[in-house]
Amino acid sequence: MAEGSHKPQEEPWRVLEFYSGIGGMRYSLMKAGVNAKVVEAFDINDKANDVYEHNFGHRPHQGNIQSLTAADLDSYGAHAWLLSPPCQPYTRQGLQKHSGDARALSFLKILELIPHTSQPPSMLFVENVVGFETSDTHTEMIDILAKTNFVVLEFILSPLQFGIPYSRPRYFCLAKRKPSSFQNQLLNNRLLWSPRPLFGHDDNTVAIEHDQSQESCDKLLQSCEPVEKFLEFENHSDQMDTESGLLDTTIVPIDAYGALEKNDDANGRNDISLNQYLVPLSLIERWGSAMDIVYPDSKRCCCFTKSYYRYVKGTGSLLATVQPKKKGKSSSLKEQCLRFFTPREVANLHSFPEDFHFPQHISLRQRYALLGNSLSIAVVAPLLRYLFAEPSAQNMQIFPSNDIPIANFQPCDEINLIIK
Ligand SMILES: C[S@@+](CC[C@H](N)C(=O)[O-])C[C@H]1O[C@@H](n2cnc3c(N)ncnc32)[C@H](O)[C@@H]1O
Repeated sequence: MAEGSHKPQEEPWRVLEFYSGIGGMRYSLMKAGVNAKVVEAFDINDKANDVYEHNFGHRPHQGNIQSLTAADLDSYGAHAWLLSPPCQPYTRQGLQKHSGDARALSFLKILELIPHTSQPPSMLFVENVVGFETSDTHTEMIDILAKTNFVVLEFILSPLQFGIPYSRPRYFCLAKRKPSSFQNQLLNNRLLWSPRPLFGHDDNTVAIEHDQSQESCDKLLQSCEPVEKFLEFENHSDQMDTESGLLDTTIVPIDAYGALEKNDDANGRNDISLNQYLVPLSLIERWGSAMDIVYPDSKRCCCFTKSYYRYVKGTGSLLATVQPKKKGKSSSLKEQCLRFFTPREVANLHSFPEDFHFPQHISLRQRYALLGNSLSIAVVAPLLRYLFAEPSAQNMQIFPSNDIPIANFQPCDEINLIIK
């Protein structure tokens, strides 16, 4: 296998973004402050590509990643490949056919091209669901990476460990091709449940097992911001029409996260109705017992999946807009006036920047589906920063970012727990 392309120090890293979706990886790279340039993105979904183009001014290469050749990949002269392949082959809801699932094929195919490229990447980053790490696709991936001279470092992390009140545990693989290496080589080939090394805690004491005790869980949640910091609208409990259970009103957007996009205002007015986000009473009657309900002062909400808004069971939390005296299901759910989180609020919990927008023609359901497929920038950015850092720190330039200060965030020290 060829040596791959070297880059002069001052040049940006050239990056390929596979399965680019709405650009979560690219935003994470920007947030990480790495001197990098996405030279091409690839996705088969035209709606995802519309959103990507709307925000980055570049339309990803639209087509099946499986049809790319080693020569195609060589033509980009890329140093790093970022990949977030489809997760259905490995989810509990899926049939768990792993590499037997057609959706896993393109991922293995692209990895199998590495030894056939004349300029193989020096770094690789893979994101997937928890469960991937025990799949046969994972076994094949590790096998290919070992044969092509990569050292790997794996993590399972959730935004909760970064102060975000959002439970979305995900699997991550960082890989560097020798002679490149990670800052702490003692962590090579380990799977970690703690973000400690990302914040300079290279003390080799990071736990491999995850701590599921109630005490750790409580400590972790206490370190998170309340859900209300991520909301687009203030609660107006006095405005509920108790007869219908609907908020028959217009709601004022919260300044911090800006107004809804214009197309959400169906009447072209500046006032925006929240009614489209209210959970119908019929659904509450039928599925109330299975719903995950949170309050503005909650320190946690459940993972939003691509089926959020289409189904209420197991697809993400619902927000109580009227806080009862006694929280929870012992109080009438109908009177708590439940609503869905808006797409902007889901984007906030995914730590997307304020200037991320959907083009007008993307429907509400499509927005939720695209966001549900995306990733947590609060988690991926520090992982990418760690991946691109050389032990000598010579090849990395840090640019200050002006929103959530990842570098300053102190993770909960002993806490390496993942809440489902
Ligand atoms: C888990 S999502 C990744 C989302 C992305 N990281 C983001 O931030 O939105 C997987 C993406 O891969 C795309 N995809 C799945 N199979 C593909 C294939 N064979 N070729 C190209 N794109 C594919 C899907 O359209 C979807 O956008």
